[in-house]
Amino acid sequence: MEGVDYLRDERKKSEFDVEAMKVAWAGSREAFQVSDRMAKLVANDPVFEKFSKPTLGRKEMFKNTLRKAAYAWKLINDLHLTEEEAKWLRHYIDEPNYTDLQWEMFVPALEGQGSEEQKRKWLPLAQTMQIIGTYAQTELAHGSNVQGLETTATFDHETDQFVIHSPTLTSSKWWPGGMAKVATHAIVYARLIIDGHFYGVHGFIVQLRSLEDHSTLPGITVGDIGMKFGHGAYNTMDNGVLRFDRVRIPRNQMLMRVSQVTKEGKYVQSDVPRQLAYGTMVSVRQTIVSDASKALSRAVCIATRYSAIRRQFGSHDGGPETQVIDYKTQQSRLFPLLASAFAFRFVSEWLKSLQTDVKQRLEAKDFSTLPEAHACTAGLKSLTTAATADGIEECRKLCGGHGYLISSGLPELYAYYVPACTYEGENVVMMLQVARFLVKTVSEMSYKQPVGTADYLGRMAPLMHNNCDVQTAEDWLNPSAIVKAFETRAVRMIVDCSQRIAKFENQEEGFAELSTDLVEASLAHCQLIVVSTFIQRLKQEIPGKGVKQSLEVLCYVYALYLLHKHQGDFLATGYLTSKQASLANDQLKTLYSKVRPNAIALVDSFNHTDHYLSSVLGRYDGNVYPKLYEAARKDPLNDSDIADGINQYVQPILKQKLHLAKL
Ligand SMILES: CCCCCCCCCC/C=C\CCCCCCC/C=C/C(=O)SCCNC(=O)CCNC(=O)[C@H](O)C(C)(C)COP(=O)(O)OP(=O)(O)OC[C@H]1O[C@@H](n2cnc3c(N)ncnc32)[C@H](O)[C@@H]1OP(=O)(O)O
Ligand SMILES: Cc1cc2nc3c(=O)[nH]c(=O)nc-3n(C[C@H](O)[C@H](O)[C@H](O)COP(=O)(O)OP(=O)(O)OC[C@H]3O[C@@H](n4cnc5c(N)ncnc54)[C@H](O)[C@@H]3O)c2cc1C
Repeated sequence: MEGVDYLRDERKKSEFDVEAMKVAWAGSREAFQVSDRMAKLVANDPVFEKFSKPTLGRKEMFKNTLRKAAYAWKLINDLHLTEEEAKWLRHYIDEPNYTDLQWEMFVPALEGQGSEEQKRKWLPLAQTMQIIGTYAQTELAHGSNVQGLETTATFDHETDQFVIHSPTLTSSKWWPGGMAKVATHAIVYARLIIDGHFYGVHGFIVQLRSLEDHSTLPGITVGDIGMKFGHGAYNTMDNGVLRFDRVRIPRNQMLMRVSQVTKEGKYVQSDVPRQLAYGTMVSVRQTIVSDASKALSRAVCIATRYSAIRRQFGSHDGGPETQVIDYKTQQSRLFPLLASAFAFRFVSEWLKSLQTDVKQRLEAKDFSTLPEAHACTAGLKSLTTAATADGIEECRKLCGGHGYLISSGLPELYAYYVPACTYEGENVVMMLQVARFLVKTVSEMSYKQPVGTADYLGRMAPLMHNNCDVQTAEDWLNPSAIVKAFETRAVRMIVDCSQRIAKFENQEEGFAELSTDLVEASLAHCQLIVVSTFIQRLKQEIPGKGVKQSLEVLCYVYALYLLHKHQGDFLATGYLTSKQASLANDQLKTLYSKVRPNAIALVDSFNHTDHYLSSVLGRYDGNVYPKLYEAARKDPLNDSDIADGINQYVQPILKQKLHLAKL
């Protein structure tokens, strides 16, 4: 039997309707159709071919990406694609490039932080790509601490302009995507100075390059920051360095929704919180959570298919060896990641709806849910990116030696993905933001009832004193038992930290001293959100034979896997006995055996094309070995029998007639 037959057999074992699961994964039939159509459009167009990328040099790779982006823009216009379709098209092209910044950051920054007048002027230009923008916030010496940025924007009364300046080397903008070579404009974050007074960091629209010949404008020095981790991964993007030498922009190019500077040089703070200036980061963090489920599902799809094809040991009487997916150790590493991909998918959908709700409230000048939205996006961004980065690397290991080949698709995926733990808010820094929110919520509880994702803190009294009543492994197959366990763990960890901080005379000192515990408490809170969201999703109608049942299994796998992994927390907070923790682990093993027959069908439900996976190991048809061989033969080193350099550097060594004694 060949890999092709193995996967065919695996697909026959499925206990649920795969087509219906595809819809459940996508969110709706319409969402599935749009994504499916765009995936096929990209996969079937030779312009979007990706297999030559690993052999290209940086310049060729960059140019090739520009070519694809230009062609994609033509398709978007020629085919009159909707915004949603265009988003999926860019996603399936699968190469980071300047358009990510244009659509995910530049346009949202204009939308979220521009005044109505500014939006009327700049949005049409950006939306039709007459200008190309980036988001220039981070500096050489300042990233996480936005208030610490050094770039200055000084108001000049006489000319009614701002003077944008980089006073030091360390104030150079450093990292913004698309900035080195493509962007014509940037939203530049700088410290506003009026008459010698500092008014905090604000965003300014600054033109970097001529719209005539693309040359840099006077006073602007811009370039690429150099190659990044991994070959192809992020090196298709021109992350840049940018310095300003007293560049002048009109006053009306400061983003003026949150605060304004008048012609007279008066600083006016609107009635909206200053944190709205951070709104672009909040909206991108939500996109990043959604991207996590895509990247993890991709790695899991590759590792699961390959695990069903790969056989090692266990052959009896010359029969086939055991499929590695049947090893319990393989299952215990792989299936939690499969479950996590679904969990992240559902929590990203939920986060999107939370974001929509917050946006509507902001329009109505209701800012009450902003802190919670910030904590949720920051925390979930941190949780999902960390788990996804680790998960991709685990999938590489699950594929043994072949996982290390570029043709497995996993090394490039990892290299592309891992900076998500850093950009848009470094993960630990983000978890500390969650901790601030939680500690504040606890401290305000005497006069303010916690709501939303923090509402369980309002049930602190029972949660502090309850004990788990699970007695058998089956008792763990109960959503309320699971939620109660996660709520209790989170509440107890948060309250413990809060009480210890309260003992410090200086609360900030206490917060800093307890920061490692606070990060763990925040993680517990965020895991509770993911688990509860999964459970809530299962309360909705999910059509299709066996679909809901399969998702229920995955939901329990996700929750009990976390419980097992963090059992130290659950035991230390005194909610569980070691016997109950052990019962959870027993149940987890039983659940793995329920996932096993459905594993291939579950990864098929992601509906990933072979083009998107770009993995010989993850091919839909399972024809792994012949294609691995074929991919290897295509390596440029195999172009000739005698490689360049052999005659020059190896032959002379082989031909020298040295005696051993002379060595
Ligand atoms: C195989 C190859 C495959 C290739 C595939 C390619 C496919 C490509 C597809 C791509 C798809 C998706 C990806 C999306 C695009 C991603 C592009 C990524 C580009 C990256 C861009 C960036 O990184 S931009 C820079 C980001 N920078 C940051 O995030 C900085 C982080 N720092 C901060 O946010 C703040 O400094 C921090 C919050 C840490 C502190 O702020 P500060 O003002 O000092 O505030 P505090 O004093 O701590 O707090 C004051 C109060 O404000 C509250 N608060 C803080 N932030 C917010 C907020 N955002 N909203 C609301 N409230 C906020 C805080 O809680 C305090 O509240 P309190 O009540 O007073 O306690
Ligand atoms: C691929 C990529 C693309 C990017 N694109 C852009 C872009 O388009 N535009 C843009 O403006 N920026 C961009 N960035 C920059 C990115 O936003 C920053 O790197 C990120 O915000 C982290 O900041 P930093 O590099 O200053 O890390 P640092 O904050 O210096 O982190 C270093 C270490 O210090 C720790 N640390 C920092 N502060 C604290 C604290 N208060 N408490 C405890 N520990 C702390 C962190 O946990 C980390 O371990 C990009 C970065 C990458 C890697």
